[in-house]
Amino acid sequence: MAPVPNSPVKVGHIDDVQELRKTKPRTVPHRFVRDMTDRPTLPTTPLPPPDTHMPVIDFSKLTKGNKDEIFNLATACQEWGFFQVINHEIDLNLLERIENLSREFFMLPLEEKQKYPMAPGTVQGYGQAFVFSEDQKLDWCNMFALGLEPEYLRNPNLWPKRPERFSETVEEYSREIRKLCYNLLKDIALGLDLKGDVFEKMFGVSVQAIRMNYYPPCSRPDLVLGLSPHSDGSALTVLQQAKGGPVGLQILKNNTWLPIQPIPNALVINIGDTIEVLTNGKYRSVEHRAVAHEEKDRLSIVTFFAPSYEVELGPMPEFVDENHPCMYRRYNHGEYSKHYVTNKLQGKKTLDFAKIQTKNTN
Ligand SMILES: COC(=O)C(/C=C/C1=C(C)CCCC1(C)C)=C/O[C@H]1C=C(C)C(=O)O1
Ligand SMILES: O=C(O)CCC(=O)C(=O)O
Ligand SMILES: [Fe+2]
Repeated sequence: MAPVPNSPVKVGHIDDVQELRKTKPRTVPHRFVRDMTDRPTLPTTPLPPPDTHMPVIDFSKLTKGNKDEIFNLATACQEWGFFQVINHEIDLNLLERIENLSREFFMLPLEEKQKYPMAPGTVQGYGQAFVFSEDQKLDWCNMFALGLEPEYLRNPNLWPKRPERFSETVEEYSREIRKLCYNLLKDIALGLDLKGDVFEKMFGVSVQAIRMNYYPPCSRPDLVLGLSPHSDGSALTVLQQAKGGPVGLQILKNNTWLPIQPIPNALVINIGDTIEVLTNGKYRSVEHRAVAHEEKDRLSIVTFFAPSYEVELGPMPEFVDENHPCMYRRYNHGEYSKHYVTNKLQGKKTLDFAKIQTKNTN
């Protein structure tokens, strides 16, 4: 096993949830058991009512410049911060390959996966990200993450040699997802009455990272969380949910956790903190989390797409006026990224970094 570099961050022993599951325990170790108020609401009915369905955007209509679909996209961003994209033009065979390879990676023996350790306090490699103390509750999830673009984010020691063709497939997949992100950002800009290339020009060489999340079954899904509530620090996030998995993603809508029913072959897109700041809160990065399932495992493949770390961000003048006072200060995205990855996932708390605190006049 590769040595884990010495780190000032003391996280204690972190059980590997897949190994824990192998012993089929009827109880869950204390570090995974959430406080009463944080425990999940698990879906009791198979499907949520139709008016609570996440919007579906037809990408093939967007590429034809269909104005109604751009309007639907704008509405989805403003009212949901999340949407599912169908007809996204990414080869379904590629989606299947990345899914199979990710699963094969997680099914490797622990010693093999631990050749690519996520050092405490870092976010790349195999392990649990966002753990910073011994008393922090742990997620019922194993993660494997890689920085992809720009080149300097890459740590070649963390790119797995097994399964075969893993790295090539991650590269191919990431090129396709990058194109999709640029296209969606163009249509998001048009829906905001901005020039189509405004975000591409502003972002410079965009940051891109991939994370595979594996949630094994859990004997007490009512006590644990697959992934803690958070908003994404990206501009856009693209989520692929592996076929045949249970419902796991939940988003916070009107103060209620809403389970999201996956649509086969669709990709889930969400607005991240960058777009919330740029639009001065018109589009919000919505809090979300994942829950575990008693019998089924679940796999998700997530791409984070963000501006270059050199870019200075702040609300665009188009979104600030006397009725919409400036809500966020200007800051450097590299600084935000450092802040994001050195704090535990805690709802939307990370964005306080940029919030202008309004005076309480009472
Ligand atoms: C929940 O969000 C994340 O885990 C996340 C992490 C991304 C990263 C990696 C997995 C490896 C390389 C670094 C990087 C921070 C990009 C979200 O990504 C967002 C958060 C920020 C900030 C960002 O730029 O992308
Ligand atoms: O697995 C999921 O559905 C959610 C993943 C997620 O939100 C993330 O990785 O940031
Ligand atoms: Fe997320």
